Amino acid sequence: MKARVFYATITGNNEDVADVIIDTFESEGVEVTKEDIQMVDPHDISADETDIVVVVPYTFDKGTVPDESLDFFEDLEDTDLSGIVYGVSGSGDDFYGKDFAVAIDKFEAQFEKSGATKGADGVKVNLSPDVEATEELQAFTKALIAKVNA
Ligand SMILES: Cc1cc2nc3c(=O)[nH]c(=O)nc-3n(C[C@H](O)[C@H](O)[C@H](O)COP(=O)(O)O)c2cc1C
Repeated sequence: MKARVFYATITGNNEDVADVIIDTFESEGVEVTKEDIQMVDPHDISADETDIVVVVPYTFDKGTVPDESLDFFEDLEDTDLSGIVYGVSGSGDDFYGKDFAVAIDKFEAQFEKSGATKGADGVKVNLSPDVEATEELQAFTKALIAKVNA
């Protein structure tokens, strides 16, 4: 099984989230790559080579997705990712109330347009993952694997 984790970060919290997910894939025996989302073109994702894709975005001003993920985000609309399981989890700041980590919701809606299969509900982490959030991220990752095996 092969997974690709695409992340965006400014201050490191979402790299911490990505690392929890990657560690979990590795401990479950899944081959995984960690990639800067800015460097990834969704059209290059092939269901022959990839079982799972995970996006880990921060949320910016008034609930927007990261600038460096915009090309990826927009390209999802005209990319066929059927046969691939996806998940989106990431860190925001609950200080922002209704806009807390909404980049996750926006990416999930965008992935639905690509025909990919949602493997688990996204985990919204407040700032850097604590023990509880780490456990939620581990469960999220295991659910993605279970979806592929289903
Ligand atoms: C100008 C600015 C606007 C932000 N807007 C939001 C927001 O609307 N919603 C949210 O959940 N977090 C918001 N944040 C908080 C970041 O998403 C949060 O600190 C996150 O953990 C940063 O991730 P990173 O360390 O990977 O860069 C904002 C932060 C800044 C500096």
